[in-house]
Amino acid sequence: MLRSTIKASLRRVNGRSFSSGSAPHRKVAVLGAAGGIGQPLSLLMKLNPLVSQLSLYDIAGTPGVAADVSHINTRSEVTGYVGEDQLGKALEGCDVVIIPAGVPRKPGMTRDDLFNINAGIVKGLCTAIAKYCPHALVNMISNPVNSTVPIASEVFKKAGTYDEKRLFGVTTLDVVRAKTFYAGKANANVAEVNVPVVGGHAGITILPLFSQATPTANLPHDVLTALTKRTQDGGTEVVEAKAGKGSATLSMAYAGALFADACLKGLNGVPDVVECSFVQSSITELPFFASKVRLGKNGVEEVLGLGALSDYEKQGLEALLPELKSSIEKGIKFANQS
Ligand SMILES: NC(=O)C1=CN([C@@H]2O[C@H](COP(=O)(O)OP(=O)(O)OC[C@H]3O[C@@H](n4cnc5c(N)ncnc54)[C@H](O)[C@@H]3O)[C@@H](O)[C@H]2O)C=CC1
Ligand SMILES: O=C([O-])CC(=O)C(=O)O
Repeated sequence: MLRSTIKASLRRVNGRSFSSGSAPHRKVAVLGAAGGIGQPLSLLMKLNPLVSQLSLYDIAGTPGVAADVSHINTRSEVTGYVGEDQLGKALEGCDVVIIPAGVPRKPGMTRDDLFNINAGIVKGLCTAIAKYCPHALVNMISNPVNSTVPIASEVFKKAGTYDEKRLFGVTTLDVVRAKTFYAGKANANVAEVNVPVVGGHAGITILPLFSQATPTANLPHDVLTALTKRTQDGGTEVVEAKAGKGSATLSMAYAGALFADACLKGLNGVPDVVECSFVQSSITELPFFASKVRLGKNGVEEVLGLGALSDYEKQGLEALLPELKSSIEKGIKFANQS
């Protein structure tokens, strides 16, 4: 009795503090919420005042994560779901679904080496999304992103729910890294730095466009090539530093929270929300490509072009197309075979 009174009055307090912003009801699910990315990402989404309901799903461990995160006195109500028979409830009514479910790399592996396990996981989760929340914006983090996004698109097509405006490969970590590394070399305030990163999310398919970086710094060519390589190898740098204990989790949770926040702002009608993401695209000959995307009330509002590229970036673009094409085709083939 006392507990329920306290809970109700807390809800009123929370309701008052957030109603001033009049943020609409938004349900967000994290699939893989008990993992290395999932836990800090769940924390960051709990801190986001645009979220009213936070649904944490995993095949194990979510009751503990949900109980823990739910004690934080912010707007959203948190519920943990565990095991496949609770997946439907976790997804029902979702506006945004973030997917960091799947195995991470160990030293010596490429992202494509994760395909055999993660492709099946993503396929299963997307089948459930098509059934329980077909209109949600899907933020795909699970690797290899260059293949898991095409897998998701095929699953949704088969289910008759595919909307290319609602499917995103999360490449925000590449942008976060490019900004950090550039700021270091350009001696710029990192908070003011912008660098678009296009292409895909693996090795040379990651193409940072430092020629468009702001503030401009006129860095010499050898510095730009080193920055490009470091951005492309950023994931591997973390995998090696963690020495068998996984890949980027904390910086990825930050990047995932940033991208989900941009999606929520777009849904809520905030103008001029632009982020790089791997989406269905016609700006190159490939069906999916990462570039700047304007987000709106239906997800992708506009896929923005590449802008002017330096000769070095043009070469990088030519070099990445065959690898990205084959990763996309591998995903499409998997989804249609199994
Ligand atoms: N897009 C990007 O920039 C990045 C992507 N990643 C990728 O994110 C994925 C997750 O990485 P970590 O969190 O470090 O791995 P992790 O192993 O720590 O966590 C993965 C979680 O997924 C859960 N899981 C497995 N199968 C599931 C299923 N069917 N349904 C729901 N949950 C399931 C596991 O129980 C585990 O809790 C990896 O594939 C990794 O390569 C990692 C960093 C950056
Ligand atoms: O490198 C990995 O395996 C994880 C990842 O995608 C990243 O950190 O960019």
